[in-house]
This record gives sequence, C-alpha cells and structure tokens, in this order.
Amino acid sequence: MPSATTVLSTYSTFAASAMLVRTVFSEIQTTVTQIIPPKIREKILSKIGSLLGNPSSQITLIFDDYDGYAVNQMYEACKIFLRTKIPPSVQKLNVFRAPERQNLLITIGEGETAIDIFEGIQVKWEMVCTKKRSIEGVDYEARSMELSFPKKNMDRILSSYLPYVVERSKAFIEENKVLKLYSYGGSWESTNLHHPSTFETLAMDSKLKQDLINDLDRFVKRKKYYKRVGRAWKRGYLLYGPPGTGKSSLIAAMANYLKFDIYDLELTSLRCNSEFRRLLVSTTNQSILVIEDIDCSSELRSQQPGGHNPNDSQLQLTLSGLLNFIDGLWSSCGDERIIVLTTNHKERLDPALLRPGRMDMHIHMSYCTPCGFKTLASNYLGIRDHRLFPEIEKLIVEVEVTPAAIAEELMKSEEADIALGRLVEFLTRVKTAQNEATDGKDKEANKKGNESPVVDQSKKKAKRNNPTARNQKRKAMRVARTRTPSTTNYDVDSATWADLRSVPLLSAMEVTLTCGRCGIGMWHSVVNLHLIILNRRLVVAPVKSQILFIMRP
Ligand SMILES: Nc1ncnc2c1ncn2[C@@H]1O[C@H](COP(=O)(O)OP(=O)(O)OP(=O)(O)O)[C@@H](O)[C@H]1O
Repeated sequence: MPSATTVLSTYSTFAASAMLVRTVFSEIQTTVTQIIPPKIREKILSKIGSLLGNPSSQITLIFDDYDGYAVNQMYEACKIFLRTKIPPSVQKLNVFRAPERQNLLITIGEGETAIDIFEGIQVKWEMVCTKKRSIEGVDYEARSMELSFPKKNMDRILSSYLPYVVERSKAFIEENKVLKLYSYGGSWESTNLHHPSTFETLAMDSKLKQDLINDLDRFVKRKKYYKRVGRAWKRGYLLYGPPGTGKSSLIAAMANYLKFDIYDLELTSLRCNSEFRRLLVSTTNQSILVIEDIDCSSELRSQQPGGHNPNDSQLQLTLSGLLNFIDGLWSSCGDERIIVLTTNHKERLDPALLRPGRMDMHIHMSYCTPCGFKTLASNYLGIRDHRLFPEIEKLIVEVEVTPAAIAEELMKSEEADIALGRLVEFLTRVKTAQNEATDGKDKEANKKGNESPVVDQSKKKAKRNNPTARNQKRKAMRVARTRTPSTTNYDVDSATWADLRSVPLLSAMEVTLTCGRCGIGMWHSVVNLHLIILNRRLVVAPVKSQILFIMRP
C-alpha cells in the first residue's frame, strides 16, 4: 500500500508536469492571437485546449492495475476504498477475496461509475477495462480506475483526497487481517488464528484491563517516541496466576485487539541458545512472542548436567541466553514487537527475569471475582442480572475457583435458571471440599506441633547428614510437579495438597498417590475422598459421578 509520502511525491512530479502543460498552452495562445484571424483562432485554440487540457475543464487520473509486472498498490487501494461508495444504480460488481483477508470484497465492476464528495469537491470514479496485447503477442485485459474531478481542485485531490483514500483502505486491510498463530517445530509453522477472546469477553479486574488497554494503545502510537529516547520499540508483559485464570485468553485478546500475529514458543523444544536466537530473528514485526510456563522452561535447562561449563551456553538453552536475548538481540531487530511470558508460579522465577525494565508490566490473573463472574454470565448466558447472582457472588468470594471452572459450568445449559442453579451446587461442593482440605491441614499442623522433641531432633539430624540428596530430591520433585505427565499413570509424589493441585494433568489419566511415603494422617483422609479434574487440575469433591481420575492403592 503506498504511503501518504509516496502520494505526495507523485503529486510534486505531477504538479510540475501540469505547470509545464499550462505554460505551453499559454505560449500557443499568445502566438495564435498575434497571427490568426479571430474565428479560426477560436476553433484552433479549443482543439489544442482539449488536447493539452484546458485549465477550466475536468481532469482524469488513471490508476492502472499493474505497473510493469508489479501490482499497482494505488489501484488496489482505490478498489478497496470504493467498496463503500457503490451507488444503488450499479449493475456490475467485482467480487474478490485476497488470500490474507477474512471477508469478500465487493467493488464497482467494469464500466461502472461511483460518485464521491470530498470537502465539497465532487469526484467521479470509473472502472475501465481495456483489451491489450503483450509484446509476446498474448491478448489480455488491463484494468484501471479512473478518477475525474475539476482541474482546479488538483491540489486538494492530490494532497488530501488520495492520502485519505490510502488511509481508509489501509484501515480496512488491518480490520480484516487474518491473524496467524506460529508454532515452532524445527521451523515456524503457521495456522490461522481464530481465537474469539477479546477484552470485552475477558473476565478480569476492570481497572487492570483498562490499564492494559491504555498501555497497548500508548505502545503502538509511540514509534517516534521510542526512537527519540533511544529505546527499541518493544514491550514485555509477564502474566502470572493459577491455571485456568485466562492467561492464554488474554494473549489472544491482545492479538485480536492489536491485529498482531502470535509466535508461540515452547522453550523445551529448543536445544541451545543459538537455535533460540535464529528462530527469534525470523519472526515478523507487529507480532507477539509468547513463552508459556517460563518457570518450567528455564528450570528445566539449568538442571542439565554440565550446565556450569561456560562453553555449554552455546550447546544448551539457558536462562541467561533468554535474558541476553530480551535485552540485546531482540532489541536490535524489528519493530512493534511484544513479548509475553506466562507462569503459574511467579515466586519460582529467577529474580533476573523480574528486574525492572525487563518485563514492562506484570499482570496478575487471579481466581474469579464477582465482577469476573458477571462478565462470564454475560458471555455465556447473555444476562446481566438474575435472582441467583447475590448467592453466587457470595460463594465466589468464599472459594478459590478459576474463571475457566465457572465457564465450564455455565456452558452446561443455555437456560439461565438451570446453568446458574448448577453453578450454585458446584460452588457449594468446592467450598465444602476446600474447607475439608483446610481442616485436614490444620489437624496435621496440630499433630506436628504435638510431636515429641526427641523425634524432631532425630529428623533434623538425619536431614543435616544428607543435605545434597535432600536438595536434589526437592529439585526433582519441583520439576516433576510443574510438568504435564506424559504417561497415563503419574506418581505425583507431592508433599502438600497445594502442590498436588498445581500439577498440570492430561484430560484422562490415572493418578497414583504414594501415601505410604507421606505416612501422615492427612493423606489418608485425602485418599478417602474422590478426585475430580477441572481444567487439567485436581480438585477434591465428594461426588462419585464426577470422578475422572481412578485412584489406585
Ligand atoms: N479470565 C477469563 N475470562 C474469560 N474466560 C476465561 C478466563 N479464564 C479462563 N477462561 C476460560 O477458560 C478456558 C481456559 O483458560 P486459559 O487457557 O486462558 O487459562 P490459562 O490461565 O492460560 O491456563 P493455563 O495456565 O493452564 O494455560 C478459556 O478457553 C476460557 O474459555
């Protein structure tokens, strides 16, 4: 699409030519006046006038479809612009669909005209088709858009109207752009991104949402600002919060809002820093680079044997490689880029990643709030109020439940009464389960508090004797608990109920709880409950019909 500058420089050339034509015409006028009788003189002047362009008549600008072998972008812009100017009298329409756009585009057809009025100037557009023969002797049809208007308005048409036409068609292209989702599997592979999430449908704190929208708006408008202050035109966001609180939905909403493509990167699929750099420089402008579950990815690599050898930094993917990239290379390539890191455990991130200036905005995606519930009820049931709202809002404040879990319940019926009734039942069950889990913890804490000091001393001594093994085991457990298990049987090996619930699970699998190792009362009571899965996470609930996990002794 030509820029307004291109249009203006074309205008300068055109204005100079028009001036030349006018000068030639007035020279001829003077000569003819001096030597030819008046009657013949008028005839000759009107003939020459129509040939050279009489200053008082109309003028036509022609935009051919091709400039040599290259598509004439001005022709494309006019064609798109005219989609809103189709007169009711039109008989032929051109219908086309560009590969990267969502909707069909309809514009005036061959021989049809359309009238537009710009700042009081009436202009006429016409689509013209001409049969032509190429130098190779092939017949073809050349198309062009012709724009006619009073010659005296040349300045305004060239300096204001055409840039306006270009801007309008650019805006249309932006609105209809099909976004791409790239994922990495040796090279970037893309599919169309049709994620319906928007800021309107997103259940999150309304002030935080508005702050983020303002931040994005400021970012995209600040090209000159970034240049002036000597900073790369980039922005980083860290999204953190429990699973199912809408981190991925927020990324899709950002992409839809900005019309940016998404590059989704699994750091675990990369072997080394150099591979990381190579694939990142091949991403395009106006894009969002997403690295999900960053806590798992960086931890994973720093656990590799031999990770302390400086030469290994080129052979492995390391956290410092990632940080160097964010600060250095990424900053010097491309424009209008956003990087989003997500984590379920902000507290596990390396402080280097959280340092001011690295991620510009830290966004907490929390459990569902009453305000978030209202957004979901409006999305799923199309209602803004209901007699059950007060009860639901009260329960939502009392329990920790994700927007994803609420959404799941609301989807079960399109009838508001039924869906909300079930939601009340669900929230009550979760509340009971969470209370029981808390009671269990309290009992356990009390029990520990009552244990004999002799036992405590012996435990401490045992730990002191083998700190390396203990640390290794802890590390291994931490990594295991944050990774989605690849088998259908998974030994959670968890020390706390919170850990157990944070394990990302497959949608259908069996879980073996190794209670013997924990060997404490709380675990027996947990084992006696039934486990249910919500959004790939475990939640305890005493409802047999909802058991998706089969527990094995
Ligand atoms: N805040 C929210 N607003 C609207 N819908 C939500 C929200 N959170 C979750 N959902 C719904 O739950 C589904 C799962 O949410 P999403 O994948 O965005 O969560 P997440 O935080 O990225 O989870 P994970 O950490 O497991 O990837 C979404 O498809 C959406 O339908």
